[in-house]
Amino acid sequence: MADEVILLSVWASMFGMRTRIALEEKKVKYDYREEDLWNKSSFLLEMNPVHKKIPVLIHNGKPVCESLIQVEYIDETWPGENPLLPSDPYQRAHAKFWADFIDKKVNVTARRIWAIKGEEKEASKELIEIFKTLESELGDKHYFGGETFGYVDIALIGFYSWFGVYNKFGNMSLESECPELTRWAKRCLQRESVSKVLPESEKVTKFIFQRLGLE
Ligand SMILES: N[C@@H](CCC(=O)N[C@@H](CSO)C(=O)NCC(=O)O)C(=O)O
Repeated sequence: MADEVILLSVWASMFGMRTRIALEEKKVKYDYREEDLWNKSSFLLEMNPVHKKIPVLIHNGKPVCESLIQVEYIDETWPGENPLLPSDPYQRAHAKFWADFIDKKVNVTARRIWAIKGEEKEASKELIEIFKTLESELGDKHYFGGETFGYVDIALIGFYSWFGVYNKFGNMSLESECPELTRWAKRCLQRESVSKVLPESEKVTKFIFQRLGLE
């Protein structure tokens, strides 16, 4: 029987983008279903009763929750094309460290720029520092894992589509503050798996302005 793969997500979610990019990298056919987080479907609530969040990957009826876990699951389940995680245990641990750093630091800080009034300035400074830490980890490598696009790149790249939001609310230019990271993001966007999934920055910005009643 052919695999049934369903992905519940939201087009603007940097977490959902991770799973979509991984599926595209592996050339896995999947049924994409857009969720409305202000009116969650019963299917989402059934498939992710603990967190009630997207993305949720449902493979032959079995839900896999949490985007980084989904990326690893996809890598293990469809091992043929484009390995996403290193096979060497130490390199694997190193990749997971940086994906964990991204999960612990980036969204929680970036969100404060646009979602919490009065925190824009402080949070913007902190986000730039976080991105500079990632720039030094990247160094002169093409991708975080070296020559091949992989797990840490997938963990981070979705946030690039939100740079417009962070710049607007933080009154800054992340592209100028973090030129190496910007060059890396544009390199990732040359991959079809990324260009097919990442929304235009302007579309995300318009979406947030509408959600916040600013236009
Ligand atoms: N650690 C998780 C985060 C998912 C998440 O925050 N999803 C958000 C939308 S994206 O910001 C979500 O589903 N929010 C709905 C809610 O909080 O009720 C992951 O990596 O999958």
